[in-house]
Amino acid sequence: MTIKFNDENKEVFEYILDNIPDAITVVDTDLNTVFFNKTSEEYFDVKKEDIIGKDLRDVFPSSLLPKVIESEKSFFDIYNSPREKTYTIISAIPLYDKEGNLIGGLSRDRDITEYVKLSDVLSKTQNSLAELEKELSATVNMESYFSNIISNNAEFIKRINLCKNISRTPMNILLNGESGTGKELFSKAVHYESGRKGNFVAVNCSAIPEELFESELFGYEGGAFTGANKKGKPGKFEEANNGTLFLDEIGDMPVSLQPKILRILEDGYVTRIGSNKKIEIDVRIVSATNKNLKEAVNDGSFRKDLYYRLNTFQIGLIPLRERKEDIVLLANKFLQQICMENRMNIIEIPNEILAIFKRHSWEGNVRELRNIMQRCVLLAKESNNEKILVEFLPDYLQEINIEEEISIDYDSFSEGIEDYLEKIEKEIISKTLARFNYNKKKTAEHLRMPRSNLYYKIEKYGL
Ligand SMILES: Nc1ncnc2c1ncn2[C@@H]1O[C@H](COP(=O)(O)OP(=O)(O)OP(=O)(O)O)[C@@H](O)[C@H]1O
Repeated sequence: MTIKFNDENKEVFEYILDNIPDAITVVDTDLNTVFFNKTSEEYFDVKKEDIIGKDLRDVFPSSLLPKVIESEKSFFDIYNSPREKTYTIISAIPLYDKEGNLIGGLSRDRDITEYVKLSDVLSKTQNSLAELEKELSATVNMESYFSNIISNNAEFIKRINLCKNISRTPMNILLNGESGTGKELFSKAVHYESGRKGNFVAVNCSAIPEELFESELFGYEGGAFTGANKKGKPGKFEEANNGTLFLDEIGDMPVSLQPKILRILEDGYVTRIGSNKKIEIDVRIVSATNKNLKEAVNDGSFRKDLYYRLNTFQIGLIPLRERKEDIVLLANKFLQQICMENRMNIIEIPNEILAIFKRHSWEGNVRELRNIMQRCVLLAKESNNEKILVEFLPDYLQEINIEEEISIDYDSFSEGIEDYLEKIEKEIISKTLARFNYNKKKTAEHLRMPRSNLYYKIEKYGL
């Protein structure tokens, strides 16, 4: 059977297909190549005129299309490396005419070279980081990992201690909490407290393209990707053998992969893509989510059996706004750390800034607080000033109105309204002066009063 393009449509079709970023190849039932787009020419380094009308197998002996024609089956997302250092994912489908007769096959290759390269760089960096952490753990008392997690909140302290106590058991732990509440910090503390000899390996499930999940987690054998990485690559499960695998954003794990993860956990071995060899593994899983996984189980986007397997023990990390006593504690800890790193000596955080911090809702939790402290110290360094000023804060924090905090005691108006208003005025001017580091121009502008009036009030109130 042959496929013929209608002459009128041919140019339009060719134009469209030449301008999509995927490589498209079409064959007829005799495996003669009837279409080969521009992207295919670039991917495979084969000119259209050298392949059109020819048997596809002469140019691509291991193409999927002969299988498609023979079996009339579709194939989706198969890994391929058409030439060195180039990786693609192929899907191939049979083509039928209106009567349902097979007329040929179409294959589509999508370039994932950049993903593969990036994921290689990422895993190399993660490996060096794990090595550094290992070296560090040999010299530093690993108790310090849990002592890195500080809090003044009674309920949170209880949870930190609970987590420390179950670290030494083989139980899988599910950490639940908003972004920046310390899920990764807890998972590392669990690993180092557990005394497990292997590596701590972190995987962010929301950052891996779905097509790469299997090769990332299970690894691949040399043959699965001919080309650059001839030796193949171990997956994260293997890297974490005898250690801890931290599955961050577990709620974003593709549903299709969930049964495979469950099987590995139940059977205790993993098989690399392109291999039949079973590799025994002993991995403790700490997973984390900021979603309600129970709801995901109910709506079918997360498998119940995997949920119960991962959730042997669940710990909820409390958002910063619900443990306000930790704001000042953590802000001071970060001030010390960041000052040390930058050889600065900032002794304190002004009260106005702490008042702003206490009023803020900290959607980004502890990470947001750390970033703000970093910004303040760096701006202080830049201005050659060992003081943190309100103007160093981002606008959204500067806009928080702390003046409202002045509390009016309506029961004790003994002094009369005029005196009372003066007291309030004095307090507002004094706080605003401190906020702008006693810069009178900025204070007058902020309070929208003439500068001469501000001088007069400063004099009057002895500020
Ligand atoms: N209680 C704490 N004491 C000291 N530092 C903390 C605490 N909680 C979090 N941090 C610090 O806050 C930052 C964010 O923490 P981490 O990356 O563990 O959060 P996360 O919940 O994993 O965030 P995400 O969900 O966005 O990945 C890190 O620098 C961490 O060291």
